[in-house]
Amino acid sequence: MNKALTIAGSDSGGGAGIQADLKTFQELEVFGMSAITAVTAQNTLGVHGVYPMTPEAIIQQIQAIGEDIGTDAVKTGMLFSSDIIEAVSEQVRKYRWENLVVDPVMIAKGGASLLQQEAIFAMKTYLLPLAKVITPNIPEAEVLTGLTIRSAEDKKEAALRLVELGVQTVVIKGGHDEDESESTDLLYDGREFHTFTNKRIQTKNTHGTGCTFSAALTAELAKGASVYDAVLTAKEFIQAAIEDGIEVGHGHGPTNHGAFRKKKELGNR
Ligand SMILES: Nc1ncnc2c1ncn2[C@@H]1O[C@H](COP(=O)(O)OP(=O)(O)O)[C@@H](O)[C@H]1O
Ligand SMILES: Cc1ncc(COP(=O)(O)OP(=O)(O)O)c(N)n1
Repeated sequence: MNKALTIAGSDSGGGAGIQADLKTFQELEVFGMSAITAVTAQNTLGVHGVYPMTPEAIIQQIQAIGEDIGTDAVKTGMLFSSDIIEAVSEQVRKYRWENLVVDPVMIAKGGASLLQQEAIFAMKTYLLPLAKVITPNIPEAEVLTGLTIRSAEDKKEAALRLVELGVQTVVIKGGHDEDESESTDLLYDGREFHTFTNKRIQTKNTHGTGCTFSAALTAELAKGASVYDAVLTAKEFIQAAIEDGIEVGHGHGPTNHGAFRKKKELGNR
């Protein structure tokens, strides 16, 4: 069985972070492992508390996996501080983990900060150059590039700038763009642009979409897919998960991580 490691924060509400990543890995038949960077007290209404782990605790979790089990792909999510980013980057380099997906998580849907402002330098300097793929949403791509992104052309310019930071492939996710009928993600690998467009689903249950999309991409890379094919599957996975979103809590409910598998099973009957 192929293996994937997520290095991310815990979401007590179960829709994003480590919980979303492990559910997604399992659904895509990849053995999931985790190194927890922070514990959040979180539900569908927002983030109520953030408790970062020490860099030592994170390093020990990563080493426990690196020294024994190994992994076919790695995903990073919430990293919170520059100390944590530096520690994680060093471990990724040490184990020569090349299938690295960096989801540069900064702000949760409710507005809570999941990355300190001063950590953006460390993210750009130490972590992004190690990434095979980075998956910023539009506000994250704006912070990383200093650009304002409104149009498809702006997205392309941002992708060009991100590749200049040493990243191999950029996928700018379109959940936050202004198009009310479609959600388009842009892939740029330093040579070609590709777009992935799906119908925009009108729902409030979108908590954890970014984590889930990046986790599906990571799981597919762990199984040996090309980046292009991994994004295709991740897009199908997130579309099914949002379509079948779960109505729990009083705010933004989670997506349904089991929906892609159920849809495939129905299709095979
Ligand atoms: N309402 C929606 N309908 C269809 N796809 C969506 C919707 N919202 C987000 N997506 C897709 O979900 C993935 C995550 O995107 P996004 O919401 O931008 O990430 P994040 O959660 O990091 O802000 C992308 O593939 C995006 O196109
Ligand atoms: C612990 C933790 N990590 C990441 C996020 C952000 O998740 P995302 O998929 O971007 O979804 P929203 O929070 O924006 O709905 C998180 N919330 N918690």
